[in-house]
Amino acid sequence: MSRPATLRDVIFKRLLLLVTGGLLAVMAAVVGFIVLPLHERLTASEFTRVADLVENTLRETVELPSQILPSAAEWLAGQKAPFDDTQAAERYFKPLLSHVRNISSIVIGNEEGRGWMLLRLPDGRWRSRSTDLPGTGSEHLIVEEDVAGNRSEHWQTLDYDARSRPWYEGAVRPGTVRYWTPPYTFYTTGQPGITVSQAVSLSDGSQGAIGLDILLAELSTRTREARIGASGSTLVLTEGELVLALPRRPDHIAESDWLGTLMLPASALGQPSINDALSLWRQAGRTRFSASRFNSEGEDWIAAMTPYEVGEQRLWVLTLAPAREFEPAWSLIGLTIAATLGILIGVAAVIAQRQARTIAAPLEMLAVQGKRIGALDFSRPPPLRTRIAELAQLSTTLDEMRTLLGRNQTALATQAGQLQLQVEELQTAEHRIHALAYFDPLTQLPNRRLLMDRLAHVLEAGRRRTSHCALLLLDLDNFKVLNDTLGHDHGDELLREVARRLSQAVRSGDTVARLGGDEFVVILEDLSEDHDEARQQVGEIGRKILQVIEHSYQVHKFNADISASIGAVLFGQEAGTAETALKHADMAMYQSKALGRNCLSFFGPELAVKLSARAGLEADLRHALEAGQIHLHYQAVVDVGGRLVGAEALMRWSHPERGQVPPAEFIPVAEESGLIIALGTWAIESACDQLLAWSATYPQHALQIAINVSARQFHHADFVATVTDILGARNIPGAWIKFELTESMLLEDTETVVERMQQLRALGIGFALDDFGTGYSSLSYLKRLPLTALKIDRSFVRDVLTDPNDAAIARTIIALAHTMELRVIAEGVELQAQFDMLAAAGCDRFQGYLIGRPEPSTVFGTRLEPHPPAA
Ligand SMILES: Nc1nc2c(ncn2[C@@H]2O[C@@H]3COP(=O)(O)O[C@H]4[C@@H](O)[C@H](n5cnc6c(=O)[nH]c(N)nc65)O[C@@H]4COP(=O)(O)O[C@H]3[C@H]2O)c(=O)[nH]1
Repeated sequence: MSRPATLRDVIFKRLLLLVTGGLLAVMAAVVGFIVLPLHERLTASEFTRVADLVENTLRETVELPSQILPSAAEWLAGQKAPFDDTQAAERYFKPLLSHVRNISSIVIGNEEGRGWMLLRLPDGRWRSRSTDLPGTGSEHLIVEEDVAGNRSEHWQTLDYDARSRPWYEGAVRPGTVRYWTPPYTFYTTGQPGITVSQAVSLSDGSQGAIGLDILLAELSTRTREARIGASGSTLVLTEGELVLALPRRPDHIAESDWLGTLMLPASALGQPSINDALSLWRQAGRTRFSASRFNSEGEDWIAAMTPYEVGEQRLWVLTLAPAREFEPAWSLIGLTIAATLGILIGVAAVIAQRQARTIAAPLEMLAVQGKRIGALDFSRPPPLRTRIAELAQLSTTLDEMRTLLGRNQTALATQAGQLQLQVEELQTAEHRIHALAYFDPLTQLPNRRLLMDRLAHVLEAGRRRTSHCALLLLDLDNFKVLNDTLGHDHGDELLREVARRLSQAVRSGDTVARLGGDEFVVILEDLSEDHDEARQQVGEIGRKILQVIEHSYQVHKFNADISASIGAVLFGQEAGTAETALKHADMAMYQSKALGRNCLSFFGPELAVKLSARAGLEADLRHALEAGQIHLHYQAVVDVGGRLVGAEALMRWSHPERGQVPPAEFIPVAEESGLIIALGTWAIESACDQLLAWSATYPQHALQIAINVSARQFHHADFVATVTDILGARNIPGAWIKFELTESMLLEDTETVVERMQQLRALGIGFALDDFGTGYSSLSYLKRLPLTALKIDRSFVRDVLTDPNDAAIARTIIALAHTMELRVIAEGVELQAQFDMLAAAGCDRFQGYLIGRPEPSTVFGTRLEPHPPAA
């Protein structure tokens, strides 16, 4: 790409172009409107000058005779005998003819045929002729006088009568003051001339006329000498186109021949240009024309035709010359114009240069300033001096911009610093987030997310390897009890120690992660290619882990003992997904728990069978609710006096093929699959609907129905809202229902649990802690929960009569509950003795086969009849 031109160059070039264009236009105008017309006019004036010259000569020639004529006529009129006393006439006229050279002769005549003529010959001799037609007839007396004054007379027979001469006839014509004859060849001299005459009343009473013969030979002298152009010429013609004054003689024509053309038609001159000029004149209607162009024999000519009036006669002055002799001197004009243009353009260039500098300099300065601003140089430059308002404005704007940008730059620098700090903070935060996202903050071990990631990676890599890998899932036994007993801080310390020991127990390449709570995972890689050997390796490592974990812990001066249950999954190339692996490990871990804890169980075919059975159950359960296979049974609850005070709603699944599926089987499946949310909601709705129906039918019974709520259901975010909506939709008081919660579900996220319970308590809903005594809840923890009742687990009730321990536990629970102002319900009461014993211990409510089995609502409804069967 070519570099853009500088402003200075652009202005200079444009100004120069403009001025040059202007100058050229001016020059063209000067040539077109001034030089050419001027030249035309000059040409025309040249022709006019020559015509004027000829006219002046003509005027000079005829003027004096025309002035002399009246006095000569007057003199003649005063003569007594004008024709007899020729001496007197000679005396009078000789000086006149001598002095006025172009008057060659004087003629007088009268009506009687008498006449007299005096002629001055070119050689200086005189001749007179007296005519007396009445007296001497055609005999005329001729008197000759030579230069010496010697006179001689003789008579000459001539056919001459003055009265028939044109000058006489014209003069005596009535009304004529003065008469000019047409030009003619003088009879006496043979030269062309013209006679001016006038009538005279003679003293003898006769009428006569006097004429002066004017020689026009002089005129030719003038016309032949006249110069027009280099080879132009002029001539005088009569109206009848006879040559009166000759043009310049061409060299090839002899003088005598040339003179011989006088008074001949102009064509006799043999000049085509003259002939063509006359044709032009004729075509123009024989009128005057000034310098006009015409073509003759292929050459351009210019001609002018000017009339000259001599009395009645009109003479024509023709002036002509080759046009080329009047062409403007183009080379000179061109040279002059070029020189002038050159000088003017030179001057314009200098001015344009200056103007370009004047205009561009401030802009260049501004451009430099702009560039400096662009380079973040905000130092103040020297002030810009310009008389151009816009530039001054631009400079001011630039100053303001510079100040503003300078300020912004400073602000930006500060902000950049702050931004840098923020970036660093963000990076730190990002690292922290990353650490939080992928690492467990308590133990610094990889968390669930990172574990799943690594596990997926290990499983993927395992497909390309022949060696085995294993996944070990550890769950600490009794950790919740320890945590509650020791306090959370110590619990955390315990977990950190477990993590440390675990990390030490395996190779550095193996992964140890914390899944959450008291669950840890170990991934073992590069185990033996042989399945049994690998299984053995896992067994050994598992035992080692169990040993290191079992080793007692010193926590805050206390010795704590802890064990773990481990579920192991061994996989080779056929490994499934990370989720499946973890699920299998979890199942194996529960197997270990079931086997009495502190041991390791492998996920094997028998567990896989269980798993598939469970999957089948889950699939059926998914459709059970809409298929109407789920319903509630109600188990009666009585007070110490045996009065029906409530019931527990227990879910039942009647499967068309499986038959009655026990809740202990399908409830855990529902919990794991999330189906418990829908089932649980349905149970609350169904129980409420039933309560509504019973309260309408049996208003005398104020029953409270206990509804089981699973952990997952209770922890669901919408639980409180759902319950509120169910009660609200049926306008049922919260006190009509009671939720049964298990100890384990209350251990997670205590804050939320308490808050949620309080919200439901505010609606009047009661809370019973189910299976009390089987868990490991600390009393301090229980105190925080807004419970309304404790349920003594069936296992204690069963042996309450036979096992003093269980009896003691039952009594303690009752005492404890009463201390906490909680109601106590004994479940699983099958024998009257159990009832009695518990009643004696202060138990408030009783539930069990002794009172009644869980029954369909219709059956249970009979208990509400006015005479219910005795409990
Ligand atoms: N041997 C014996 N057993 C007695 C006696 N009296 C009552 N039972 C049984 O004891 C269980 C009491 O329910 P649970 O402890 O809440 O234990 C319940 C409860 O945890 C759960 N469950 C039942 N229905 C629901 C429900 O609607 N929602 C939830 N989340 N869980 C439910 O399933 C568990 C088992 O329920 P069921 O099989 O109906 O078993 C019931 C009941 O039939 C007795 O005198 N002797």
